[in-house]
Formats: sequence, structure tokens, C-alpha cells
Amino acid sequence: MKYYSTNRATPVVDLEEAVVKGLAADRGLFMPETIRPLPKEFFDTIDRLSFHEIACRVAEAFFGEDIPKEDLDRIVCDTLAFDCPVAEVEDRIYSLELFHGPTLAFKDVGARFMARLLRYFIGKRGAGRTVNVLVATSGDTGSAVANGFLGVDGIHVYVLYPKGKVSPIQECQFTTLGRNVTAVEVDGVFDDCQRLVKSAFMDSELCEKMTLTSANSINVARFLPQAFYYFNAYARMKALGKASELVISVPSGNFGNITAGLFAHRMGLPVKRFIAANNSNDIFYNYLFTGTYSPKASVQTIANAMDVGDPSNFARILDLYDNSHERISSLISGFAYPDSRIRLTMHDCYAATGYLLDPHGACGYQALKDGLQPGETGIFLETAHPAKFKETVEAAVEAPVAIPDRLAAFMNGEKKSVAMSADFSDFKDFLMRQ
Ligand SMILES: N[C@@H](CCOP(=O)(O)O)C(=O)O
Repeated sequence: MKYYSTNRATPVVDLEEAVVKGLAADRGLFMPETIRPLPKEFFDTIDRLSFHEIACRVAEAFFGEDIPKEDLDRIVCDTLAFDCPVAEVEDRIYSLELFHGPTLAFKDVGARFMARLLRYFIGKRGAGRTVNVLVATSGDTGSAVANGFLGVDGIHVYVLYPKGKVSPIQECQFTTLGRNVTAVEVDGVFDDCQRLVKSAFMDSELCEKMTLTSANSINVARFLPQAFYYFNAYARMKALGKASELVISVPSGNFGNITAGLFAHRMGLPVKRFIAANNSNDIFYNYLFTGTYSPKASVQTIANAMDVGDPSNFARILDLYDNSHERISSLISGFAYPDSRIRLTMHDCYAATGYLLDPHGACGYQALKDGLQPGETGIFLETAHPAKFKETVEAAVEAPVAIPDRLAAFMNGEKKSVAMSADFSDFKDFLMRQ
């Protein structure tokens, strides 16, 4: 499979180059040249397939031309060492729980897949230069990527995060690991971290000195595997006899997650429509109403992983629908919620149903409450475990939130990070000294 850049100003590349480079040379995002629809028979029997079987079939459609089936199946099954179940919250509203992985957020799926794929390519190439993975995080990506790559020979991870703008537990998850993981605490917002990462890829002096790649959803190996759980959710709903008129509501920040859902839809997944649920960072929401995309500086919210002011994957959505606002807004609707509404939603949902939402899932849930039409059934993506935002969730629901053991384990280590300004020249100097 060849991958082209959304900016179309650079030659197409193969999968290995798309994964190892992360971002195209013209600063565009890589897109597969073909998105293969899955056959009707697959959807007819999908409810009888396991998550692994479904994911292997979907992975084959994406990567089967480039990786032998046996290797690809192994990568998929190793990645999915945990389930992504669907839980009924109330009549017609279901939660796709994506927090059962090692770092308790949806990013575990893409980060673990990418780590294994990169290891596969490095193995094929033989020992060479260390691959340096640069990742910008507003909270959850950092820990998933750091844990996905922890201790992997030939790889060093740099996690860039905005100082004071991630939850205390999230910060522990990537600042206490040591070994081949360096946390870089940037005096700025998430968009500064993302800008530093993208600028590093464009800097020829840096790229000559070191091999750089990205593990944000700009990397195809990070975002495409996120399609696996959309197919699995459909299968589980079909098994319950609830799969008609399905609406999927996705808490959205950098828009990699919803873009993976849109890819699934293009491959034939029978979803009626999508909702992009935003916090106060309402850039996409405004685009839906005005047709104009106006990125702006992100604002800090309690759903911090969605604090993104210039979502990278917007470029992929435009590309997928030929820049047509009409096509995009007929398939995707939007809602945007301030912190006060998110708090109230966590409270009301817990009081009415006993289901604990995290602040991101609360946006997705509330968007279904506000947007679901008669006859439709909704699934929202519960993208992180509520305990990752313990203080915020406890205050909202007025009840204690237990911390799972695997999360508590991250809180024992000593925090180590490198302080960094938001100036690219400082970041470059730092990388040149490594
Ligand atoms: N929501 C993210 C921000 C980066 O998103 P990504 O999906 O592009 O990695 C986070 O939690 O860090």
C-alpha cells in the first residue's frame, strides 16, 4: 500500500516509510491510497467473531499487502491483550469502554500496535541508529506511548507535555518511568508541544543527526488500529440486536479517534452518523456551523486530553470528504461543553445510573443525551478511566473513586522531567545534545 500526503506536495511512500517518518516531508499527514471496503459476509457474521478475529481482519485490510499474515496477526493479538467491551448505561445509551489497557486510556490500542510494528520494521532492518519517538501529549497519549515502548531496544521516547495542564496521575504515568523514556515539561499548551514535535521533523540538521518519528495520531500506525474497536463495538451491539440506527459519539481533541471511526465507516461499518463531542476547545464545532476552520490557542479544561486548538487530523477528515463541508456536516454533528456542564453530567449520570464517567466520556455521553433522535441507539467512547481524574470526578459525583492497582503502581516512582521553553530553538538544542 502506498501512502500519500494530505498536502500532496511530496512523493508517495510505502508503509514502513510512513511509519518511520510519521509526518510527510511537506508537513502533511499520510493517508492510505486505498481504503478497502470489507465484504457483506464479514458484516453478516461479525457478531459471531471475537475481538481478535475482527481486529485481524481489519488489520489485513489496512496492512495485509505489506506484512505477512502470520506476523500481522501476532502484532494484533499482542496489542489487544485486553478487552474493549460495550456496557449499557441506560436505555439506548451504551459506553464503549476503552480504559481496560495498561495505562487506562484508549491510546493503549494504537500505541501498543505502533510499538510492535516499529519493532518489526527495526528487526527487519537489523540494528542501526536509535529511533527517537517524539510525542506531544495533553494527558493520555504520553503514558500509552511511553509504556508501549518502555525498555524496547533501539528506541528512545521523548514525551512533551504542557506544564501544569495534565492531571497529577497522568503526569506520574510518564515522568516516573526512566529508562528509555524522557519527559519534557513545556512551558506552554498542548499545541506548543505538537508544534515543537512537527518542527523537529522538518529540521534537516536534526533529521541528519537522529532518526525521528511521531507516535501521535499523525502516525498512521497509531491512528488506524483505533478502527478495530469500532468494528468490535458494532459486533457486540449486533449480538444484542441493537445495531440498527447506530450513532457513535466521540470525545474529540486531536480528532485521531473519530477519524479512525470515519475510516471504519468508509470500509462499510453500518453506522448511521457520528457526533464529535468537544469541551470548550470548540474549533471543529464552529467549523460545522460556519464552514470555516479557525484554529485558536487551546484553553485549559477538566477534560484536558481534549485541550487542542488546532486538531491535526482535521486535515485527514477534509481529505476523506474532498474538502466538502456539506459531506462532513451531513455525517458528523457536534456539541461543545464548558467545564460546568461536564461536571454536572458526571454528577447526574452517576446519580441516575451509578455509572462513573470520566470528564472526556462525559462529553460523549452528554452529546448523545442532547443529540440522539427517536429510533436511534447511541454509543459513546469512554476514552479513559475516571480514576485518572480522581479529584475532579470525586468532586463532581460526591463519592470516592477507587484507583485500580495498575494505576496506583505508577504513583510510586520519582518524577523526573526536563524543563523546556516553547521555543523551537531550545528544543532543538536539547535534542542536538542527546
Ligand atoms: N488527546 C491527546 C492529545 C494528542 O492526541 P493524539 O491522539 O494525536 O496522540 C493526549 O491525551 O495526549
